[in-house]
Formats: sequence, structure tokens, C-alpha cells
Amino acid sequence: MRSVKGALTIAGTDPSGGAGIQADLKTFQELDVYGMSVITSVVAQNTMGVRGVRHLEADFIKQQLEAVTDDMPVQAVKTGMIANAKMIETIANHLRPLHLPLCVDPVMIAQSGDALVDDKALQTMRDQLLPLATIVTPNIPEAEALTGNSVKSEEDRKEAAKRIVHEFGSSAVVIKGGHLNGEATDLFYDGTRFETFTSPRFETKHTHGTGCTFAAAITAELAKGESLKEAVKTAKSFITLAIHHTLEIGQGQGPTNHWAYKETIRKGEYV
Ligand SMILES: Nc1ncnc2c1ncn2[C@@H]1O[C@H](COP(=O)(O)OP(=O)(O)O)[C@@H](O)[C@H]1O
Ligand SMILES: Cc1ncc(COP(=O)(O)OP(=O)(O)O)c(N)n1
Repeated sequence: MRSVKGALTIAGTDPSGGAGIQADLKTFQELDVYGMSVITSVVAQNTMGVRGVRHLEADFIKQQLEAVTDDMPVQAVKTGMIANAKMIETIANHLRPLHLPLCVDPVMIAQSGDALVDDKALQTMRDQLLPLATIVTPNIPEAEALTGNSVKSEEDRKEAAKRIVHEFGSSAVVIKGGHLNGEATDLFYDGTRFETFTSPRFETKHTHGTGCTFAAAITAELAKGESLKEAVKTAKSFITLAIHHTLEIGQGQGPTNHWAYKETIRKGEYV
């Protein structure tokens, strides 16, 4: 019988399929993990921007969480867009006693510039969710928002990483470098040592949902029992190939190619 490893994403939706729940489930599938989802908000968006949002009630999010975790094999959890403090509190209260590997992607703003969470959510995320996190995956603006400090230099990035681990209580952090110039270098810190994961920077506008996909890949690897460092390494390969082998669909900032990682392995080109 096939041994099934399962990962759960708790996030908002993207009907255009590049970000949010849809990107997470595609990533889980490509990495051979059984995908499950709890929806926090339904977002009318596409590659050009956000047209509308409907938030689900916290009680109904709780009902979804109970339905999944009462029944299904959840080996790791990812959180993405959680729009307000009440939702975050509900999710943290549910996850706390489960002691599962947890990847927190502290989503705040879509690439189009549209805000996805309200102002009070930030403090609650810091107080309630980050202490439960096995790893947090902020981009540069999210690291700045979480710490309240500007992150311009490599020293600033290291300082932010240290605060996220030692002050806010996450076990590890990877501060992504998608918003910087030059090579795409992500900085990993696990409380004792720093490590960088680097790829060439591809000149493309098709990077919608890169953060979701990267965090989902980490979560899938954690569900399979990989170490944190190996999970980040695989996730970096997954997102690099997904950006490089662009699909060129959508009129705006298009999605990444979730097939690229497996296709590259299948062709024997993966190193
Ligand atoms: N143009 C690019 N070329 C190569 N890698 C990229 C590019 N843009 C982002 N990445 C990578 O994609 C992942 C997501 O990064 P980032 O864009 O910073 O996150 P977010 O989507 O949350 O803003 C990181 O691993 C980052 O290094
Ligand atoms: C529902 C939903 N969640 C998250 C995002 C933003 O995702 P991210 O991966 O950070 O994507 P980009 O900033 O690269 O688009 C979203 N748009 N919708």
C-alpha cells in the first residue's frame, strides 16, 4: 500500500491559479504530497490585480480546520493570507496543541500592490502565530513590517532574521531576496547559523505567487520528514525552475510553472 504524507494549507484563494490555495495545492501535488486546504478568504484576483475579497467567518474557518485534522493525515501545515486578528487567533488556537511542523508565509500585500491583511493582523501574527512556526518566510517588505526596521543591507537582513527567531519565537526564518537586485539570494537562519540559497535572477514579469509556491514547497518537504535545511534547498530549486520555465499566460504578472521541477527531473537535467 502507498504511504501517504499529507500537507495542509490555510490561506486565501486565487481563481487564476498562480498564488494562494491553488498554488499551494499544485506544489504539494508536484512534490508527491497529498494536499488539503482550509480557505480563509475568497479573493477575486488574476495576474493584473485584486478585484474583490470576501472573508470567511472565524468560526467557519475553525469548522474547516476541525473537519480536516479530525480525520486526515496532516504531517505539516502552511499558512498564507490570514486577513485579520480574529482569524489568526482561531487558527493559532487550533494549531497550538497539534505540534505539527508549521511554515508561516506572512502574506501582507499582493504583487499588484493590493493589501491582503488588515493593520491589526500584524501584531497578532507576531504574538500568536510566529511562536508556533517551524519556519517563517517573509520577503523583504514583510521582514520590515514584522520587525519595524528597514532592511536595506545584508547586515540589516541578518539582524531582522535574528529578531524573528530570538524575539518573536519562530524556530527558523528564511528572508527571501526576490525584491532585491542581483542574484536571487534567500537568507536562512535557524537560531545558530546563517546560510544562503542563491539562484540567477531571471528577467521576467511572471512571478505571481512565487512566495506562496516557495513556502508550499518547504511545507511539502517537511511533511515528508526532510530536515529544514533540505526542505529550503528543495524549495529553492522548485521555485527557481518554476520561474525560469515561464508559462507566459495572463495579461499581467503571470504565474510560475509548477510542472517545471518534475519535468526537469524526468528529463534527467536536474543537478
Ligand atoms: N526574478 C527572479 N529570479 C529568480 N528567483 C526569484 C525571482 N523573483 C523571486 N525569486 C525567488 O522566488 C522566491 C520568492 O521570493 P519573493 O519574490 O521575495 O517572495 P514574495 O513572492 O513573497 O514577494 C525566492 O526564493 C526568491 O529568491
Ligand atoms: C490569496 C493570495 N495569497 C497570497 C498572495 C500573494 O502571494 P505571493 O506568493 O506573495 O505572491 P506575489 O507577491 O509573488 O504575487 C496572493 N496574491 N493571493
